Amino acid sequence: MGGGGPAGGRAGGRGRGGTQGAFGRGGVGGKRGRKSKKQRRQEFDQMEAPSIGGVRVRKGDGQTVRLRRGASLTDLAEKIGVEPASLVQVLFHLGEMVTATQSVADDTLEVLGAELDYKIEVVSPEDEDRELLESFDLEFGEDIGGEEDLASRPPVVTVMGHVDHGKTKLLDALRNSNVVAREAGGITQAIGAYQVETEVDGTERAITFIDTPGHEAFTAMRARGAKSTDIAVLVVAADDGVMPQTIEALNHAKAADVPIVVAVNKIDKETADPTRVRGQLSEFGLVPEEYGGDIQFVDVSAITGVGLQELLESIVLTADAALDLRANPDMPAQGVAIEAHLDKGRGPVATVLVHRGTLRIGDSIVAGSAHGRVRALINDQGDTVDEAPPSMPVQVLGLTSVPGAGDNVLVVDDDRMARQIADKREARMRAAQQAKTSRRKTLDQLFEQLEKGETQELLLILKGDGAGSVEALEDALSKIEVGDEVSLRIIDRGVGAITETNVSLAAASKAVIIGFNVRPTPHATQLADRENVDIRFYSVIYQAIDEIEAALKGMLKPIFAEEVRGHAEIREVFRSSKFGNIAGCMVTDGTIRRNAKARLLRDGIVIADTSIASLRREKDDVTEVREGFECGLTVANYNDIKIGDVIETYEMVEKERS
Ligand SMILES: Nc1nc2c(ncn2[C@@H]2O[C@H](COP(=O)(O)OP(=O)(O)OP(=O)(O)O)[C@@H](O)[C@H]2O)c(=O)[nH]1
Repeated sequence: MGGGGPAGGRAGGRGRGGTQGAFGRGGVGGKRGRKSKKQRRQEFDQMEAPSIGGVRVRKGDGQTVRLRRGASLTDLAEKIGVEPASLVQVLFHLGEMVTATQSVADDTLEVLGAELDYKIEVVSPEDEDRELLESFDLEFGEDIGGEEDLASRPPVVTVMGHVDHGKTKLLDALRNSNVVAREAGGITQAIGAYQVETEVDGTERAITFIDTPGHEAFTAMRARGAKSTDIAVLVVAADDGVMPQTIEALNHAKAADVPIVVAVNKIDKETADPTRVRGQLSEFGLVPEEYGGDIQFVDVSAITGVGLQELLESIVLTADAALDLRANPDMPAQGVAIEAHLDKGRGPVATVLVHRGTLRIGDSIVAGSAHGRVRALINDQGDTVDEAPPSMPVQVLGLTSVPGAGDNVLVVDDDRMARQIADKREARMRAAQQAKTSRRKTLDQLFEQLEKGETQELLLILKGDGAGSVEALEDALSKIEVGDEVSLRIIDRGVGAITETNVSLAAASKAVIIGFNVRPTPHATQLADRENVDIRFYSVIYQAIDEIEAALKGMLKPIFAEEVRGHAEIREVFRSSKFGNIAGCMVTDGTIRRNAKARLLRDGIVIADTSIASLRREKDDVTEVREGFECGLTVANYNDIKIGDVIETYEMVEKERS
């Protein structure tokens, strides 16, 4: 490694404050040699300049140039030894306006390359990682080995569903129903995943549950190419029926092409209507077997335990019918880190789900950009074990740092190799991060240009509550079709609360911020007010799509928009047998009214969309509490409130929109 460094660092180093270093050190592509500036200028003068709007740029002769996905014109310029500014101009004449440091779409790079007689090869992070492993003679992939090496393995199940429909309770109930586990006498540990054994048709069968409720983990892993779920259990509360997140979970599972088993939960409740759930889901293509479809619906109660055995059976049957779950147990282990943290006493601890091979104590492993040697393996019972076969989750001790959730885990030849791979990944991550931050600063320049050019473009910044929802939203937005005059571009995206940085970017770029199940921080709200930044909130993808499509088509009708009325911070939580959890609050701004629509925010993420069910000052029921006063309140249909949560009330008001 290393040879091309100095030359790379110098090209195009005029003015732009040295952002090139990030990509400068990669030896990939671009064999430019070490020519002096003078030599290059001479060559340039002799060269034919492309007749694109009169911009003179040195042409290639069909060489291949490899660029990381999301590369900028500066990156390309550096590889081919030209000034970034000239590429900006060429691209301008090809009808695209971007700045030198902005990330450019794959196909734009390709078109530009073709114009300049280079063959551009865009390398995705996944490809890059594959190549890295290949350079060590490693391969991370599906069931490596011949047919004869494969042995059957338990299905891996993720439980998904709408907030409060009982995912956590159900997972707990399933874990406790596991007689085998209890007889073994171990204390069941929360390690992020566990195995349950059940008897189906006289044989003992194991099922692995990933114990991270919510589809974020699921989708985060999928986004990183780690297929860790074989079957999705969709939990729907029988009293509540299908809700927005039910549909989202369903779409996530469908997108991942994972078979679904529906658990109709809470059937112990008087108001339970499992038939309605079946009807509702049929409309979304999940037709129950009893209606002639191919989806197993099981009525369960996580509280009474009814139906749990049937649910386990349905999972096994679905796995047997739809999937060929086999893996080679006799190879160096591969898997994925589903959870990882730093333990005070034990150091980095990662829960690894073994996909194939067998993980053993003493193995040298690399997990994302962490590495180490397996010092101890702990199973879901809290017992130390010597090895973990396919589909078995284990806690791994011995890593030198904490890997990310979704990182792939591989056993390699020795510690040295593990460290080398980890170091390379680390360097790559740093480079990508650096490139991202340096790019952000110059976006405002781009938008000035855009304004002058009067481009009809709607720019968006997406923030969501999970990588999955952001991805889904982006995906859906990219499919909106509107004529040629207007277009839509997503200039930034991310997970978590809307921050000041998001708002400043939106202000600089005249972009609209889309918050999907997330809220702005108080500072971000202030800044947005000051800078007149439009932030729109959605909790249903289709609504977001409809509105943005309407905006693009310029047919925005007056619609109901929400207006925030006030915020209250939960300072204390009182438990009451009659009312459930009561929030002791301080109204921090505006007013809180009884029956108002309300959102429960935790770290800026919308945990529940509900309403104020009751409101008290001292001992009296009141209709309204103003800023600066304390109150006690309960929210409808949501009990899991915590100190520090913020309650935001709002109203839907009819608005004229331009
Ligand atoms: N009656 C009844 N209540 C249930 C059942 N399952 C869950 N609940 C209750 O429903 C509420 C929500 O259950 P959770 O397991 O926390 O739901 P969840 O889907 O994990 O919720 P989030 O983690 O907040 O998304 C709790 O108060 C549970 O006690 C059930 O089968 N019957």
